[in-house]
Amino acid sequence: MSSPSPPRRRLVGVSTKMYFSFARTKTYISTLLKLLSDLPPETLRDIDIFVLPDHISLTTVISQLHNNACPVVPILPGAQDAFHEDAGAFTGEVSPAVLAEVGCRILELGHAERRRFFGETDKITAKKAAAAARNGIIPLVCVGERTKPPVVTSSSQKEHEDEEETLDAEAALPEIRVQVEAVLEAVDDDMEVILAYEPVWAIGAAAPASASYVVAVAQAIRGFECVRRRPAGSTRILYGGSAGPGLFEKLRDGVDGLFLGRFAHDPEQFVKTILEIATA
Ligand SMILES: O=C[C@H](O)COP(=O)(O)O
Repeated sequence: MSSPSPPRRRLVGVSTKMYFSFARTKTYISTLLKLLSDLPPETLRDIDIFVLPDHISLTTVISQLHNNACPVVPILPGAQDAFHEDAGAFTGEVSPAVLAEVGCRILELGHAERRRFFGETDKITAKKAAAAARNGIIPLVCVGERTKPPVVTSSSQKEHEDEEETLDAEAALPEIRVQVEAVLEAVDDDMEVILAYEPVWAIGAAAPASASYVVAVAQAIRGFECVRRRPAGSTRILYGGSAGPGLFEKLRDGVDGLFLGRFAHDPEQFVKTILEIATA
């Protein structure tokens, strides 16, 4: 009889995208550290927290985290993008090797905004994920369908009908499967990968995608052969797209945590969300 898989650690983080000034990022991090250090020490024992500031602010954020007087709050610093080569004549690009050198632990890749504004493809994203992994940085790869799927009323999802609309998860899976397979082919199975499921139509929206839909898609991603063959605990799945306080409890059957944007801009709201995930 095989022993049960160890539980995956919960995970929650924020990308500040390009919203904050340098000064605001510094204030944000010090406020966050203060709020977290006021919590009972055991509260954050079983959760990983990450922050992804802009590239210019990253080393300052890393110093703030290292100099934090309260070591009870280990926050992983990360970057929002990097190039797929480590060094060379690539003017203006950011080296994943340099990111690793300064203490970057997580590298976000393939965000919908990178795909949309900078033409990044699955192939480019996969090469960047491989570059992160070979430099010892955890790739956090954003995947998600561009178009909102049609509303359905399948019997398996009927219990949610009175709460929120039920979307056809099956319709989104082919697009997501291609994105996930491209990345996991490029990264060794024994390297940790974080998949952030972010339906593109739910990013920057007023509200997240419906909970039953997110859980169905996340469970389907976990069932992909390229995910199942990886060692237990090495592939965590987050939900992102207008995520904030009050959401994780509804998604906990599908995801390991949340990836926040705007609704973490207020550090108190971010800490509220962290606590919900840590204690759910
Ligand atoms: O990186 C975070 C996601 O794109 C979500 O952003 P949002 O919560 O502002 O929609």
